Amino acid sequence: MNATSSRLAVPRLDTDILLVGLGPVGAALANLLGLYGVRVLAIDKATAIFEKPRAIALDNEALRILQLAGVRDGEFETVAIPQVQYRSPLFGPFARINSAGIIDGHPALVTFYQPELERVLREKLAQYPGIELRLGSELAAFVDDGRFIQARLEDAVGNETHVRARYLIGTDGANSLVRRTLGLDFEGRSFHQDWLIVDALDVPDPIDHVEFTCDPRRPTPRMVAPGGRQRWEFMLRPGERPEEMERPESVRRLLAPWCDSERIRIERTAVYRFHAREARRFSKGRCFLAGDAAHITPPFAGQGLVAGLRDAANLAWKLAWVVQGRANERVLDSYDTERRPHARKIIRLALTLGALVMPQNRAVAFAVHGLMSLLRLLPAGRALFEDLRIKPQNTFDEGLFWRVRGSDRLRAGAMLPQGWVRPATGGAPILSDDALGLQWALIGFGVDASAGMPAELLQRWQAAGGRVWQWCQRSQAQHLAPPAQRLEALDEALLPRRAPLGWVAIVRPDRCVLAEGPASDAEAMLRRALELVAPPASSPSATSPTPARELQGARHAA
Ligand SMILES: O=C(O)CCc1cccc(O)c1
Repeated sequence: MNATSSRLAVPRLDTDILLVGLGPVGAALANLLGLYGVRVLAIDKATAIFEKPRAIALDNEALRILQLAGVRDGEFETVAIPQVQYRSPLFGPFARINSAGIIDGHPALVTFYQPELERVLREKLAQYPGIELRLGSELAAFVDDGRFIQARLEDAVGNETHVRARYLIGTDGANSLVRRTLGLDFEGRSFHQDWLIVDALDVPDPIDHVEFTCDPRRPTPRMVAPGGRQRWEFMLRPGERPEEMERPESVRRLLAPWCDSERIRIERTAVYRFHAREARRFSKGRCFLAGDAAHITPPFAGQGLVAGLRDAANLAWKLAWVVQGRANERVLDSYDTERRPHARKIIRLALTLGALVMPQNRAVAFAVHGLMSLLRLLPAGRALFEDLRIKPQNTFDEGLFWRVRGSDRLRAGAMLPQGWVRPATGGAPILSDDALGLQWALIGFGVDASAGMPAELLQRWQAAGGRVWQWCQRSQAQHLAPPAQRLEALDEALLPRRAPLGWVAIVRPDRCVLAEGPASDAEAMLRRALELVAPPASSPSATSPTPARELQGARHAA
């Protein structure tokens, strides 16, 4: 074969999205895109799931995003965490976060086993005809020519594939090749300490929560995890070499003050350094960064993977609507605008908690932990921590939404609370996100938001991927929309306080509230939403979408 014919023989692939990196964020994104009916080529240079200890915590927001991505309750094991405790060798317990309870239909905090979640997410991808996986394939090079991404992939034995994609997503981790190729700085700092992570089984006297022993000589977080596991994280001291410390005898020595370490089984270990960094931008041209490729945080807030899943939910529907010609490309700009400031707040929170967990020396520990102990005596100081008020709300300051002064019940730019509802068509109670399905929603609370609206406007709404819902009080009798549009509230997540009778909201597919106001404003709101999102009528990119599942509400209704 001569050089020309061998070049001709390189296979070529056309896709909507080239997704580079199939860790948990990449796999969640691929599932969301699959649900929306988008064609994705997902590659990962590894052939198998990474089995070393990594992320361990998810919060209610992350669980809700996994719900959106089609992961059902119980498909992977979680352990609800009732509290996070901070202890000082000098002062004893000096702070506590109350993480018990349910928020938006999910436990406020759980631990999980990352390889299990990744397996579940990967298995689900098989159901989407538009998703193709290439494991053992690396991104060798790519260019953004302004209309397409042209990429060259290489497998382990040097076979090449050329790919033309409309967009590229880098979920390729902290060392992201996509980010580096785009020339986007990864700004922030790296810690110089090594941490040894140990997952152990058969631990006598396991704990049922998360506990930080904030000893400046050796800070040690410890927590319960699924499958009967307990995890410890030991900060290594200067001179302690990672390969030595990972040996079973060293691990048992470290564990000796905590349990009968001769009796336990050491399942797995890893040594990491922590980083607090964010990419200068989360997107450039037709390329997007998500997860650790875009931002990386120390684990002290348990928010690393959660932040990546927030990226996935924010980005997936925007790309889907654009590639299917139902939204203007400028919608994609809001990904960076919305996600980057919040990711930064999460990193700051983790750094603040890190200052409690790993004070630099005994004097700093005395001052910081002593101050925290005093703060705890004041109800306001205690509440700040205990009630999770230190956690930044997932509410955007700028982005794809608008706020009207004086009409701030649901807060546009924040997530719509989730509650339990019963579709008026019958069936068992379901979580409201499952009822609303994958589309945009115009929701009238106790009112038919579409009453009196011109048919032409409602048709445009439907064509843009929108539906109309009425969220009713149980047994409400007035102004009822047809049953197929009606949800009966089974709790007070929204009605009557958050969303009073007569209120309307326009909600994006990622459940962010685009706009809200009284029903009298509904028509004006809908027109403005369509202007903001929809492509010009003559859009050349408009294609009819081919959703994997019919994009209808009530997708889990019995
Ligand atoms: O250290 C880790 O890996 C996560 C610790 C954690 C888990 C849950 C909540 C939290 O604030 C920290």
